[in-house]
Amino acid sequence: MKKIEERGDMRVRGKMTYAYEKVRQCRKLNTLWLSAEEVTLTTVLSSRIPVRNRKRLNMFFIFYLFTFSLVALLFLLWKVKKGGVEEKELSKLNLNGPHNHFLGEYLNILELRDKTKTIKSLQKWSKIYGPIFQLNFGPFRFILLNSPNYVQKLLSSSEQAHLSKSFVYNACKPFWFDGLIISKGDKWKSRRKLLNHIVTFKSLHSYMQIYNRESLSLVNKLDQHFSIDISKPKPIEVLLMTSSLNVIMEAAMGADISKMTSIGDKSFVQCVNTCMSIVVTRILNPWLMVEWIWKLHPMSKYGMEEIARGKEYVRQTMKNNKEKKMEESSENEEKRSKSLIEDLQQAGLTEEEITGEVFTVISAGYETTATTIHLLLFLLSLHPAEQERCRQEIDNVFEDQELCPGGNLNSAALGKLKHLEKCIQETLRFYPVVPVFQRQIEAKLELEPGLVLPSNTIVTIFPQGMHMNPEYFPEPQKFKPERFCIEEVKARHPFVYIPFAAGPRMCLGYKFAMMEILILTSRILRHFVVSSNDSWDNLVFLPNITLKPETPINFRFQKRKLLNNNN
Ligand code: HEM
Repeated sequence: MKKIEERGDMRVRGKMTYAYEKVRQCRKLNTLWLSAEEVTLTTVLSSRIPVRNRKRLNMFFIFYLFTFSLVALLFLLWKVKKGGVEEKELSKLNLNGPHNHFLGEYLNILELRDKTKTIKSLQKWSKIYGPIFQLNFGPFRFILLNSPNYVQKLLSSSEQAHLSKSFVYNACKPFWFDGLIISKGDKWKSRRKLLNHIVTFKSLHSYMQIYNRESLSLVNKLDQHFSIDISKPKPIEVLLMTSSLNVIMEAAMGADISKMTSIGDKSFVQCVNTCMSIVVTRILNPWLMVEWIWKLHPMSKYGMEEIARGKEYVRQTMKNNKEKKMEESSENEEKRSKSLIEDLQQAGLTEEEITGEVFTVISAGYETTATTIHLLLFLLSLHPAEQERCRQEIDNVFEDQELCPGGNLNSAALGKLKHLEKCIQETLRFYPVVPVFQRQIEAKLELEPGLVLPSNTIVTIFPQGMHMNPEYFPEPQKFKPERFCIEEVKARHPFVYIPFAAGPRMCLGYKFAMMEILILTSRILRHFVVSSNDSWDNLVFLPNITLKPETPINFRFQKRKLLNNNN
């Protein structure tokens, strides 16, 4: 018994040392990437609860056990008593699903809460249960749509009542307030219009400078990274995350991240990341969705401290922007495209609302693109012929003065990177980096005659379920960019491939992301031949809001000899 306890202690201590080490490494690179568990551990550390103080840990355990039992009991009572109209209507549909019995709620939770199994379980159930099935997650019943026809019915509906996000998104409220991803009704409509600024032709055109500058800086950093101990394969995710963050920070906040001073001992990046990790922990522990339990949890206080720090950063950036504007000549001001913050200020949003929207755009926009580049490079490492095909296309573009004047790719160049674009699309088929999204419908939705979802149903979409279905994508386990040639795309159902969602609430940053990924990846492949000895089959993904490999992927980057080394 004593041995088991000691082993348990060692595990916790090992994990804490790992978390500490990761924080240290990330700080060096001015970023932070922590899993929710690591945040929990660092939260415990920062609350100064020593590991050896077993009594204190035992108290935590008793607290959890007590609250869990209490919530479970309340839920059982509620379920027995409720059986409301909507619940009865749903039950009448007799939908299939795993552990579809009285204790099912708890068994689903056990599988979904283990983050190493969440994605695998969803994949398994999508295969077994087909176009529509139900999942019980604690007291909540989620309906999963897994067929393009049903998905189209939901996502293409422009009825306000079908556009609302589920209550699960409330976990993000302390950080995003009523930001675009969460908001609903007229507020969502007006905010969507306002944030559309990011994707107007003029704005996207002005971001080309930012993408090009950042891609050069990334290549230099990769060069340094791989010049030390050349033969050793190394992870690159922190470098990719930092670059992607620089891009979105400059576009959204007009801020140069390298010039931002740290508030306390944390950068803005660390602050956004910590908030996101806290959100995931809360979502995967449904009892933490109960407001009063959440307020008692140490992570809640920690989260509020982070958001205060985040607000201070936004305030600092607004002040800097104002000073910059005053120094700028009116001619320069006209040339410069306004940052999102300036637009939001002009529209009369409060400081809290601006912080919410900025946090929303930054957290929606940097990890998604960085992870896509990361996985794309991994897939191209495993498929050298596809990598070479991309490189030929890239070399042609970089060596054409009209497409790459002064060493910077222009918008016309992006239209020529057709094969690379297909590889990105195929990567997002394998790994839609936003693995799950949800709606909570406020009016009935007819999926087909006789199959009507009652109002208040929580509808979940897990794109990978359709993306890996051989009926829609033959040989789904094979990396085949040619699936995205025009003829095949036209022949497919328009709602079968949805990494960016679809319909009125489709990803706002779709074009922004594609342009960034094309430019950053093409510059990398121009300068390096990328390989990896890691195995595809051993990859385990964690659902950290965006998909994240559990352990870093290691790469080898071999520098190419270029005739024209300027670009
Ligand atoms: C590969 C990159 C990306 C992927 C796969 C992706 C995917 C998605 C998905 C699936 C949604 C729907 C989420 C939901 O319904 O809950 C979404 C929404 C959103 N995305 Fe992205 N995204 C990416 C990049 C970006 C970027 C770069 C930005 C910002 C510049 C961005 C901003 C947003 C916003 C603001 C929404 C909310 C839209 C609304 O509710 O009206 N995304 N994204």
